[in-house]
Amino acid sequence: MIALKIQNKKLNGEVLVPPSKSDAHRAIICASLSKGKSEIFNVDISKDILSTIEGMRKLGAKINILEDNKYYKLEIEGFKNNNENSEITCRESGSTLRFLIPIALVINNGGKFTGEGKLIERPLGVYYDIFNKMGIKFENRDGKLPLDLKGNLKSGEYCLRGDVSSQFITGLMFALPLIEGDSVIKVTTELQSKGYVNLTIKVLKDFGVEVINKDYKEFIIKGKQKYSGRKYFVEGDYSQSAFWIAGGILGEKIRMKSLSRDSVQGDKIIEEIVKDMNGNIKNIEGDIVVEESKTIGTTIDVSECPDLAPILTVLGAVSEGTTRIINGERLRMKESDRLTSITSELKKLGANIEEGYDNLTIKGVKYLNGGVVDSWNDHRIAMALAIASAKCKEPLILTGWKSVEKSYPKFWEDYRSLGGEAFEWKLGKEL
Ligand SMILES: O=C(O)C1=C[C@@H](OP(=O)(O)O)[C@@H](O)[C@H](O)C1
Ligand SMILES: C=C(OP(=O)(O)O)C(=O)O
Repeated sequence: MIALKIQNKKLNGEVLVPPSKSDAHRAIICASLSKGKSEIFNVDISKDILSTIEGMRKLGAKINILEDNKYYKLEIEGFKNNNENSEITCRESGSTLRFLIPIALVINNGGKFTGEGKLIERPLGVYYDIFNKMGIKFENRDGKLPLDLKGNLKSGEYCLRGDVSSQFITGLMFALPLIEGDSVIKVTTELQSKGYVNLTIKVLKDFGVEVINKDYKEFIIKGKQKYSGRKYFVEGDYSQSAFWIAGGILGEKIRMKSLSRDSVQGDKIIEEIVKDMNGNIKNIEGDIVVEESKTIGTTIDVSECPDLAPILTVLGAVSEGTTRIINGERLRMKESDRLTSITSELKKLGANIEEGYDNLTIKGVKYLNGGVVDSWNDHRIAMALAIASAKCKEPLILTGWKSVEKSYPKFWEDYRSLGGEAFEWKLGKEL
């Protein structure tokens, strides 16, 4: 098996943070639902984004992908083609699946949704409850993908849990404005991942669609609204910046470009968390600059920022004292069970982590060892382990490193540009 050998080197330099995956999913969908033409600038063609592009094409949008410096520009015309072939391949993208299901029920009377890897079994029950109430027919394989859907979404009252995934709420927010009557989404439990819902409402507004937020308990959505095409620039990704922020803390110095200072992305909280941990993080002329720091443990509630948990666990593992990751139950429903996967791999490197039902207790150590670790086919675990290598005494051998293509295909290129050394390695050779 070919793995990646990562030398235990400190990172240093400047990096252009990749475009936000969450912002791009939303802009592509809104542009595809618009009557006019749109141009979406600064898009990375990760596997997840490609799934949304292909899905929206199947639902009738015309989308051209053009190279534009390091990333891509998309030209989108909404509702251009006939949507005869309605099988939508989501690969491993939870966002694509949960965002496109309600849209397909509005513009295509349903369709077939397929997926790969962990996505096949990631929860969809919140939608199934709605389908049962609305008489929408659905068939799946023992609760797993593929999913066949037939029916129409109607306006009205939608009651759903807010503690499984915010992606169900986002999906409904794209579709409900398109139908005849008015609707209201009622959240029956405390909404988690609010930042992602804020981002949805912001992008909808940018494309001319209004959703009224009543304190995250109810969202009021008028029917028969129109999306208007526009030029849109995708902002830098705060979730991905977290890897370079940690890379700077465990390395020498990293300067990050292209992050919007007034972003509504929930993962912007990474700056506050790192400050709390005594990390040397500054904002210089709109860039984030992070320097090597001795961090201290703290308690981090990840219910609003689940994607930060793997890299924060790495930081905790080498910080002084105890770090607690709390309210992380939903981490078990991502590309891997992230509480178990990150604990298992960091423990192989000598970290001191105790896994609870919805939390991790991490007692910091000075250094980690090297050795063989696996990504569990999870991009965020692969990237977190790469960053951890700076604190390893020996090189790290990582299997499943290609999983980064899900969200950040240029991750290894950026890693090397910051002085990181990573090269293919036949497993079984001496370290
Ligand atoms: O809406 C989005 O873009 C996302 C929402 C989050 O999921 P949950 O709402 O399930 O936490 C996050 O984990 C995912 O990576 C992207
Ligand atoms: C969980 C993630 O994405 P999604 O839910 O869209 O698969 C992620 O990017 O970490």
